[in-house]
Amino acid sequence: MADPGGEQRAALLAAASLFPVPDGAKFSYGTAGFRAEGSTMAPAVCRAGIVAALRSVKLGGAAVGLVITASHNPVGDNGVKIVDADGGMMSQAWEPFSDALANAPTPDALLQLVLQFAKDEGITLGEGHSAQVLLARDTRPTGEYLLDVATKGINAIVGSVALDMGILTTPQLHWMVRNKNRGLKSSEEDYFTQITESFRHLLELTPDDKGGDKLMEKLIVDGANGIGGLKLEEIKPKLARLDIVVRNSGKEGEGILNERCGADFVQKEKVHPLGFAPNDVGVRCASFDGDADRLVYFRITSPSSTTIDLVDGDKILSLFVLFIREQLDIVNGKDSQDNQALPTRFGVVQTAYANGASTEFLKNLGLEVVFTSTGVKYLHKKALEYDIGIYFEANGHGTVLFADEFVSRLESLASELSSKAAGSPQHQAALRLLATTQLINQAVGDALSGMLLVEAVLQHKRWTLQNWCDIYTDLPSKQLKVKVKDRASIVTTDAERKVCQPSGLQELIDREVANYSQGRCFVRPSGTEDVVRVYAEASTVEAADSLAKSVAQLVERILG
Ligand SMILES: CC(=O)N[C@H]1[C@@H](OP(=O)(O)O)O[C@H](CO)[C@@H](O)[C@@H]1O
Ligand SMILES: [Mg+2]
Repeated sequence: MADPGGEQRAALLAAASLFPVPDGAKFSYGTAGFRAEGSTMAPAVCRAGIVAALRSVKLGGAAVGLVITASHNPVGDNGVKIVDADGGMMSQAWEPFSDALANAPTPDALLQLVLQFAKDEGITLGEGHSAQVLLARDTRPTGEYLLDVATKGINAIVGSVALDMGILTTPQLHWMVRNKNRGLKSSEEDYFTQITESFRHLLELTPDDKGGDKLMEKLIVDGANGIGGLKLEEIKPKLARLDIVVRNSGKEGEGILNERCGADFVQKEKVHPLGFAPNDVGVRCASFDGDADRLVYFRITSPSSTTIDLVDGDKILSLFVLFIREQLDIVNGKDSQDNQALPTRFGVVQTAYANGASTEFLKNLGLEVVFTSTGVKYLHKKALEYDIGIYFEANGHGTVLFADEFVSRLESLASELSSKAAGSPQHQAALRLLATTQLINQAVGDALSGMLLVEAVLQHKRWTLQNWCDIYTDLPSKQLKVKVKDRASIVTTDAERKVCQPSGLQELIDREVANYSQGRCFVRPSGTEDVVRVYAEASTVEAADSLAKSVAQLVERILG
């Protein structure tokens, strides 16, 4: 590779010198980017900027994204996620280089890493390329400073352009990158127009032979005191038929980001968020996480307690599966299996955290359910293998992917039906599927667009939250976190459902599980927090709690 020249070398050395890695600091790209206490993040963020710019150079100048956020973590944390040109998470093949660069101990070490990586990847540095990185941040106090740090990192790759898209939800930035690289409109206004218009269109396609209008019932949304609440307030006027009340909206002074609120808190603690009160009992509620890429629903069950009926990612996935399957059955004429109008390879992707009852429900529908490790990057990649791939983590990360080839077949069918059978049930079902491809954010899980698809499907089915809760009954489950010396000493396999290191631990877990009816338990190192996570489920709450506790004690005793 031609020497990149003095300007490029100097730019990299200068950036590395601006934000040196403190002795003892260790950054790991983890489940969803680099993440730590906000004031310590500058070195990793600067280097992530360099990686993002290199990624764009590698992809011939295609737009790449970089979001400054720490999602569901406490407000004092911050982090950085890199968005690949397809709108998904950065290719996993680039994570080892990202880790090495984030931990490069000296400016010269960083320079050598970049030069060697550029050579290995066939990247020509110096003049003559048009790398561009779209930037965004959430509402965290360290966000503005870290966005400037990221810009310095991006500009350390000579010729790169950093485009600040503002304060956005993480899925908005993913959507912008995906659309920009597909030559589609990609502003925030375009995003709002697409989701609100396709939502309205889906409502217009609701069969009017079903009584009642569930949409007019109030929906209370917990915005986690984050960016999702602010954006929902912004588009509320365009959602005329929804009676939405936003709590923890993110407005100045209303509350602290993710503090006893937000989808992660609600899903893990199974209690209602701050700001909700006894007179909200029985109302349909939704909760976003701090960067609005997670969604769960819930209902407060009693005026005298904080307990809730949780409708988690597994149930959101199941609702979408039922709706999409119904439309496919109508399009294909449920009885005629041969020469289907729209043959579809339909896949469902879960992780070990999926409640056993949800997996059983989906398999009983005759669906292919596959498992991957935790983390959107793994589920998303697997879902791309299908014509329609639906993935959700129990915590509310998830979306629906439609392959381009499938969408063009669907568009042709809809066009054919509009001339030969306009308004027929088959035509309506094809149009519903098309509207769904526009409403759901196919770049990444999106609390805003996901909530609108849930509301449209509930309206379509004229379902109450009770109907939705009743599709299956979760097995009681419990999650615990265990602080250990080195969480990386736990190595898992089989989509994190089994431990292969340290040896002997899995046998001890299996022995504990055998004591419980419908028992299941697994442990894995967190990729976002310095803990080992324990998940247990069993036939009763007491049993699930006891199984989780006994396995957590095992982990503490062996790795503590
Ligand atoms: C049990 C759990 O909720 N794990 C979360 C959490 O990852 P961990 O690696 O478990 O810390 O954060 C990830 C990023 O938000 C999310 O994808 C994942 O589902
Ligand atoms: Mg998040």
